[in-house]
Amino acid sequence: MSLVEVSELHRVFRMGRGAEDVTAVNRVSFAIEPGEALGLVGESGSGKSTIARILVGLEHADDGSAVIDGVDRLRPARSRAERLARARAVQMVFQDPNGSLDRRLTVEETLRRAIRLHDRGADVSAGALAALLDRVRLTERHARAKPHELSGGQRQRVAIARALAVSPKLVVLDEAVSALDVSVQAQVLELLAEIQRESGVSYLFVSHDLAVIRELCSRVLVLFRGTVVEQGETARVLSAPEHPYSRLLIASTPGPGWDPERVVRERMSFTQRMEAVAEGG
Ligand SMILES: Nc1ncnc2c1ncn2[C@@H]1O[C@H](COP(=O)(O)OP(=O)(O)OP(=O)(O)O)[C@@H](O)[C@H]1O
Repeated sequence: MSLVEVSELHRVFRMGRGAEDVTAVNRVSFAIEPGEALGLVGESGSGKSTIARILVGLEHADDGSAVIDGVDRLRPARSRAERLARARAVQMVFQDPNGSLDRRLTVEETLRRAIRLHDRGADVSAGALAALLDRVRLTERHARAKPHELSGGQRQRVAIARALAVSPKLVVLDEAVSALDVSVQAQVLELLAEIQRESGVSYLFVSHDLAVIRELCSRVLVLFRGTVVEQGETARVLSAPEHPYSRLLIASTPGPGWDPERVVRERMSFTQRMEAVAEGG
């Protein structure tokens, strides 16, 4: 059985006051196997974050199903214990660790709190914390620091350590390296790959950036306006994309022979075609 089974997931934001409703997630289905990293790619507004937020319970769905490790995540949790068990199974890392880390706490206190929240009797000895920090290549010096005393890459490592602290089955990473500069991005991606090899954790890796997805994810799902237009092995999607939107995303990624003007022209013609299809033309 897959670790994650999402089927026909659907979410519409009702805008009210005569404004058009937004179908953020349109009948989306996918699976993630244990130890697999699935990439979710699409441009801004394509519904990536909404899917991620539904899986971790920060957003509800209107229809469909999402089963993670045998638990129906769309059914409300019945107790605090059940809520905590769900949070333990699926952890999330956000784009901005400034917003998600408590600025008053040292790294050590942040990690200790995360562990104790889920298991009051857990081992939070200095040795256990050092081992956790070591997994994200941070040291005792970092343990005593507060978030503002760390670099962006170090803060993101703390957020990853906090997610790993409770031994989740799935980590949902929402644009987790997007705010980092390219060399730091590469280090954090390498770290995530290493953690995955060692622990067998699964990732749902949300990014607008195909180059980043290629580094970490064996499979990718391409989203356009809430709809999955293509999914498959990352290498295949990148080398032989089947859908025009996937081709456009690939063409939009800077690289050798990249022609921004051509991308703008193709995007305009693609958007016009998709709108004609949506309107039944
Ligand atoms: N709480 C909300 N209320 C109304 N509309 C929303 C809400 N959250 C998201 N949307 C809309 O749903 C669509 C999908 O948004 P979502 O944030 O999931 O996309 P995304 O691909 O993650 O984009 P980004 O990368 O910019 O975060 C967008 O049109 C967005 O405006």
